[in-house]
Amino acid sequence: MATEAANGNNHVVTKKPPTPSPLRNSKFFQSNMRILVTGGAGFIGSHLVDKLMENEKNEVIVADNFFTGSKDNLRKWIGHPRFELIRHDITEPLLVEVDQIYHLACPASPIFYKHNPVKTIKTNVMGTMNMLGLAKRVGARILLTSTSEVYGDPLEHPQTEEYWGNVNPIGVRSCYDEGKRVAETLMFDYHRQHGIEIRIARIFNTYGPRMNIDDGRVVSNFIAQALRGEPLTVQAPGTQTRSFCYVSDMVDGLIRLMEGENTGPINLGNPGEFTMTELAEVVKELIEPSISIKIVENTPDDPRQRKPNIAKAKQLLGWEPKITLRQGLPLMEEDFKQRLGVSKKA
Ligand SMILES: NC(=O)c1ccc[n+]([C@@H]2O[C@H](COP(=O)([O-])OP(=O)(O)OC[C@H]3O[C@@H](n4cnc5c(N)ncnc54)[C@H](O)[C@@H]3O)[C@@H](O)[C@H]2O)c1
Ligand SMILES: O=c1ccn([C@@H]2O[C@H](COP(=O)(O)OP(=O)(O)O[C@H]3OC[C@@H](O)[C@H](O)[C@H]3O)[C@@H](O)[C@H]2O)c(=O)[nH]1
Repeated sequence: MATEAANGNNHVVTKKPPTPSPLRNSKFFQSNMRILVTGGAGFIGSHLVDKLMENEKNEVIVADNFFTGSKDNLRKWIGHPRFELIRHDITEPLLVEVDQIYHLACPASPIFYKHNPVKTIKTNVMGTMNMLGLAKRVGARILLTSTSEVYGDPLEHPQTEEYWGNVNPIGVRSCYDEGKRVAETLMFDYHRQHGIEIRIARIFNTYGPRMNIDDGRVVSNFIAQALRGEPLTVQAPGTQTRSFCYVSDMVDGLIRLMEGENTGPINLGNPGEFTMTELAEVVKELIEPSISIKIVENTPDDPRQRKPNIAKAKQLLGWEPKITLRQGLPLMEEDFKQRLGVSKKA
């Protein structure tokens, strides 16, 4: 099968995968698709696992080192005959026979990815090489969850996939944004050199139930603060913008990308754009009108604006987000209330 690289016309012939175990063709074999999800114990990964497990012909294997993820996110699947959970750090090689790899493993919240930057870049570079090595060995299709952070502090707005970005190579965010940029390069080099079937999603800020309560990202911070009766901490100047996508929309986009014919990179995100002050106002209005908003110091290299152009996702995947911020925030609020032990609204 021939596929077309995203930024050129070079056709790459994908090699035939090695012959699977003869048992895979036995009439007693129950699963059509064996899927590895790295980082499957995390926020997006665990929602993706839920969706993949709905298909009775899928077998799902999660590999996670539990740095920011948790077994709790997968508790309904532990012990299920079509599900396996492996404690594994992807900076080490992994040998499993699978047909598809959703490669998500990487801390995503700035406070966590900056906590141990050398480990973050190892996860992005060595981890992605290990997963590409696995894909090559077993002939699996691999999808990388890249990020809007590859656009850095963008000078083009909204961001299209053709924009090459404005990234500080030596800043405190570089372990993540440059790490993901190298991960994308590795994906395309393995595709061109070895014929691996690749998919790249550039994910814009995604939120929803199961985010860590102390994750540090803005939506989870504001909801937890509102429920705890603390001021909402808007980092200065508050005019910086983000676009927020609800997690079920994101999972739908990731599966469409994996199942479709395009390598990407493809932006997946909700084009609705909000300043952080506007976001705080919406959280205040929907969750706790009596709460105050406090301007606090920002961190270095914080991108000033971010909004996806999703024309490609619409055209190539037939995908666009369905859930608005005002619809998604209350769904997340209910989950946070349960976990914080705050009583439900009357
Ligand atoms: N949520 C977003 O807004 C967003 C935006 C852009 C890109 N992404 C990407 O999507 C993916 C998932 O993000 P998330 O929001 O679910 O984050 P998350 O932190 O909840 O999940 C990441 C998972 O990866 C695991 N992990 C981290 N390092 C690992 C390693 N070395 N070996 C094995 N497992 C490891 C963590 O334990 C966790 O379960 C990440 O690749 C992230 O870069 C997320
Ligand atoms: O309490 C807070 C936290 C954050 N912020 C602001 O909110 C904005 C968003 O910050 P977040 O920490 O949620 O996330 P960022 O947009 O910086 O990065 C995010 O988007 C791309 C993904 O790849 C990353 O994984 C994700 O964390 C920033 O401008 C930040 O300054 C606040 O105003 N208050």
